[in-house]
Amino acid sequence: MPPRPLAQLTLALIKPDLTANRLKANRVLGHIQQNDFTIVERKTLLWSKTDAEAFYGEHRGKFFFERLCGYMTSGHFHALILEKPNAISDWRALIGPTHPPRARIHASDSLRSLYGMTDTRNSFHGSDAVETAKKEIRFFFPEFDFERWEQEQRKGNTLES
Ligand SMILES: Nc1nc2c(ncn2[C@H]2C[C@H](O)[C@@H](COP(=O)(O)OP(=O)(O)OP(=O)(O)O)O2)c(=O)[nH]1
Ligand SMILES: Nc1ncnc2c1ncn2[C@@H]1O[C@H](COP(=O)(O)OP(=O)(O)O)[C@@H](O)[C@H]1O
Ligand SMILES: [Mg+2]
Repeated sequence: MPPRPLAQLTLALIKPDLTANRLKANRVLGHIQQNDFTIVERKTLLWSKTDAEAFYGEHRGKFFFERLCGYMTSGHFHALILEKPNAISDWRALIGPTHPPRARIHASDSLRSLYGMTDTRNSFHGSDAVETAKKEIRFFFPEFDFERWEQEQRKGNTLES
């Protein structure tokens, strides 16, 4: 029996506009399950301006930085750790391009096309690389035990093979 592909973790955000709409947020959880992601951890939180500026520090100075931080502190939002083989690229593919107007042209079935409103208020975030995912998971879930999770992955593989 070939070992199953190693699972990967990514950090997903359902941003405040969408979190505020319970019906749509539940529909998104359905998309997550239908696309074979496992929700390993989840929490709902409200950010301060300092939190938003720290998380999006890479964009400080860009013309949209203020409006991005304003958006991300405008209400509670869901943070989730999603698990699946290739979770990082699969989640980025599922949410689609950054800008919903562009997503509606190039990726009409993506989540930002379906639920995103404008360039800033695009309703979703997904880590863009392995190291970023680790950093972003630690940002929201400092207590998450990566070593234990990786051990379970390896154990799961040896048991099956
Ligand atoms: N490159 C560039 N694009 C800009 C600038 N200002 C606005 N944009 C782009 C990105 C914005 O999302 C889009 C619409 O700008 P608006 O100020 O109308 O923001 P709006 O409330 O429509 O959408 P938003 O949620 O802020 O993205 O135009 C700028 O100074 N430079
Ligand atoms: N040109 C833009 N105009 C308005 N908001 C933007 C723009 N580019 C990015 N943003 C906002 O900043 C967030 C982070 O940008 P970026 O990291 O480039 O995209 P992504 O979230 O797809 O990784 C985006 O999700 C969006 O909310
Ligand atoms: Mg990004």
